[in-house]
Amino acid sequence: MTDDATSRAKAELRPQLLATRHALCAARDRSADNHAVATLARRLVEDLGLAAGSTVAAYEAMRTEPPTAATIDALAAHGIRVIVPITLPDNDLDWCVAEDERRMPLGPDAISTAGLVLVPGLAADRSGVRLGRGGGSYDRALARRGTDARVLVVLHPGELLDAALPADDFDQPVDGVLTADGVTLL
Ligand SMILES: Nc1nc2c(c(=O)[nH]1)N(C=O)[C@@H](CNc1ccc(C(=O)N[C@@H](CCC(=O)O)C(=O)O)cc1)CN2
Ligand SMILES: Nc1ncnc2c1ncn2[C@@H]1O[C@H](COP(=O)(O)OP(=O)(O)OP(=O)(O)O)[C@@H](O)[C@H]1O
Repeated sequence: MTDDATSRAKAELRPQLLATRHALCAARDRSADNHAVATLARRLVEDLGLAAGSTVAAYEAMRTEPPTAATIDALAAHGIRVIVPITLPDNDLDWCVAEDERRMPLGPDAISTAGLVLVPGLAADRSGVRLGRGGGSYDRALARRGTDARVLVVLHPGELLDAALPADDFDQPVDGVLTADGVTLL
């Protein structure tokens, strides 16, 4: 059940976090971040023992999100099958292979094959609560992940908050945060 006070608190926070993100983003070197995130993601994949042929779920970053293009390219170059979301009309997520120009939908359950799931978000707190854009897309998609999947939210440095974020029962916690500055497991 969605608690009204919690969803109001989330709705109030989103524009504040987006404003902070715009300011943070303007001060970042996007090209350097693109490569730093890719290097960290590759190391993570190695540490998790995900060999060529393994699947990683990622996403194509929007303008003010930390860049993920180099990550997708680097993982694909190492033989990882990178899948990215296709948003369905009800905000649930289907998936396609990032390199597939035809974007053939693999079905919402494709996330269950991923050993690592990189998710977008506006912020996370130290207990792994993540605040997204409010569609509940990843709450639904992450419920279908495999039991061994590691879930990391990709954020700008400074978006891992010490203050607790509001959380609903259906919120899927993340295992850690990946920023251009490093990986923090929670
Ligand atoms: N890159 C990315 N892909 C994603 C998500 C996400 O958060 N980031 N989603 C997570 O659930 C789903 C799509 N949900 C979305 C919900 C809202 C907006 C949105 O408000 N977009 C702004 C542009 C903001 C910007 O450029 O930073 C807009 O359209 O005005 C976009 C996607 C699946 N794919
Ligand atoms: N398992 C689910 N099935 C259907 N709807 C869900 C489910 N989980 C969450 N929702 C709906 O999604 C909406 C938004 O949830 P929430 O505010 O937590 O989004 P978010 O995690 O910030 O966004 P996103 O996951 O898209 O980045 C809520 O109205 C909630 O009812």
